[in-house]
Amino acid sequence: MLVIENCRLSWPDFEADYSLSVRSGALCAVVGPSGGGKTTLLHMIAGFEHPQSGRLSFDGRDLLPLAPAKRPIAIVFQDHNLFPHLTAAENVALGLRPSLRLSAEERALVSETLEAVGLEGFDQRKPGEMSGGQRQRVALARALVSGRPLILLDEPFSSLDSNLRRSMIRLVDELRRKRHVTIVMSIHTPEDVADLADQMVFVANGRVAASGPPAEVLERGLAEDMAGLLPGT
Ligand SMILES: Nc1ncnc2c1ncn2[C@@H]1O[C@H](COP(=O)(O)OP(=O)(O)OP(=O)(O)O)[C@@H](O)[C@H]1O
Repeated sequence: MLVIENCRLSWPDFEADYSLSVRSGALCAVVGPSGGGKTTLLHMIAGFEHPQSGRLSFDGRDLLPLAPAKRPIAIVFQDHNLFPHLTAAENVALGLRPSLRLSAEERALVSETLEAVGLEGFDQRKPGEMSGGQRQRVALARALVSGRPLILLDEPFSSLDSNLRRSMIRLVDELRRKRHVTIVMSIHTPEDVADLADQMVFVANGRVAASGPPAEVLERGLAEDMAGLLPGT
C-alpha cells in the first residue's frame, strides 16, 4: 500500500497538501485540471520534491529518508527520456545497470522485457528509428526491467493519438497484473482509463479532492471543479 499523509509542499505561488492511499497492485489514475498538482504529486512520491511535513510510505517502508534512486520506484515521463544515441536494448538496460555492463542473464531479461511490451526484434533500433508509441514502450520496458514494485507514469501517452493511447493503457493494465506492480499514472484524458483503473484520484489546487472508483470520481470531482467549489478556485 502506498500511503501519503498530509504531505505539504509550498512555493510562493502554489501550495500542496496531499493525502492518499493506493492499494498495492492497483492501477491508479491521477486526473485534474492543468496546474492542479498532478506532476508535483508524482515527483514527491519519486523523491524529486521533498515535503516539509507529513508521511509517505510504501508497503510499510518510510520513503522520505530515501533518495530517489533508493526508492522502490521507477518513473516514466511524458517525453520518455530515452538516449538518442543508444539502442532500444541499451535504453532498457539502463533501468537495470547504469554502467550498461550486463551479464548474459541480464541481457536475456532486457530482451524478454522488450518482448513483453510488444517490441520483439527492436533491440538494435535507436529512438529516432521508432514511432512515438514504440518509444513509449521502450520507456515502459526500462521502468519494468528495474523490478521496482511501484511505477509512476507522468502523462506518458499524451502525445499519442487516442487509439494508440488506449492500446498503451491496456498494455500497462496487462503488465501490472502479470508483474504485480502498482501503477500511479497521471492522465489528461480520464475517459481513456476509466474502465481499467481501480482507483481514480482527482487533484486540484494541490489537494486530493476526490478518490475512489473512476465512475464516482469523474462525476463528483469534475462537477465540483467546474462549479468552482474547491478551496482556492
Ligand atoms: N519546483 C517548483 N517551484 C515552484 N513551483 C512549482 C514547482 N513545482 C511545481 N510548482 C507549481 O506547482 C503547480 C502545479 O504544477 P503541476 O505540474 O504539478 O500541475 P499538473 O496538474 O501536473 O499540470 P499539467 O496537467 O499542466 O501537467 C504549478 O503552479 C507549478 O508552477
